[in-house]
Amino acid sequence: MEGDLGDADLLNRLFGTHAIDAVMHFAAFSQVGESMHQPLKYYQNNIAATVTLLDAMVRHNVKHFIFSSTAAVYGEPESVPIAEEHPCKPTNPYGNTKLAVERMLADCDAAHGLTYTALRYFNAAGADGSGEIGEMHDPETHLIPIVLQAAAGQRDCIQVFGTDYPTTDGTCIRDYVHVNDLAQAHLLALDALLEGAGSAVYNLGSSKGYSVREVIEKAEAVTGRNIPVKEAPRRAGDPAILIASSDRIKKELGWMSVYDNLEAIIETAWNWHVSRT
Ligand SMILES: O=c1ccn([C@@H]2O[C@H](COP(=O)(O)OP(=O)(O)O[C@H]3O[C@H](CO)[C@H](O)[C@H](O)[C@H]3O)[C@@H](O)[C@H]2O)c(=O)[nH]1
Repeated sequence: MEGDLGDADLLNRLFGTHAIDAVMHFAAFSQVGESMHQPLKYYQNNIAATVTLLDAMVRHNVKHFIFSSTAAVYGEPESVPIAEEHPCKPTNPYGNTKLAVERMLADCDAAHGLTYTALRYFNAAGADGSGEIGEMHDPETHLIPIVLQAAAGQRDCIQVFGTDYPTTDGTCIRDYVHVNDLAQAHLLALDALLEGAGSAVYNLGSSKGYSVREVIEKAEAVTGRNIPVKEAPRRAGDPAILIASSDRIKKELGWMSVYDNLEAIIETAWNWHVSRT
């Protein structure tokens, strides 16, 4: 379900006239930097609108919910890889709003028996192999699309936000997971809920970390283009390192990532990018 979740009348009509077993929730603002400057936009969309959605679900007896959560719920990790038991201390409004919804879901389960799966995405990336679905935001703020725009000559350079982090090369490390692997996890989660599994929280990542500089190097190798870099100050709200342990979802739902290296992920994104220009 996408779009404006704040429309209670629309939701009531939808749930009232269809037999709906479960809702997959993708609608969210998800830009860490933006959330630091416009927190209320995030609280309005990610929390207030989700209250409206859950309220309609409870009133119409829709019993299952799959939630797009985020690695941003953890904040700066105490250790990596991060397992689901790791304390949640978000460092930005985006993570705060997603964690609030996870807690709201736990309360709705206890009170109304609404079972849910919260999928904590690490860095979603790549494009579908068909070349028809890819990543594009307006304005674009995510690393891989911006790097590819720079490779394609649509930007002068890529700005590297922070070169003094306590990492091997001073830039932030992230765990990139292909969008099709994320989609597969949703289907597994849906099957499990429909078969009666209880509520669960799962990380979704590749368990491999790449620095911003490594992403740029790999993009240069995949595209065969030079990518100009400009060093810039840190972006507020960014943890230094986020790497997932996805052992729980592998063990409990049999999830596997098909795209298990960053070159393959960037290649799908580049093919999509080229096909659109
Ligand atoms: O022009 C840019 C853009 C990004 N970065 C850096 O690249 C890394 C990745 O940044 P993205 O904006 O691509 O992704 P985030 O890590 O901020 O956010 C992603 O991971 C989050 C978890 O922390 C959420 O899941 C969120 O939805 C998802 O986009 C960060 O260190 C960021 O500072 C740059 O150096 N230059």
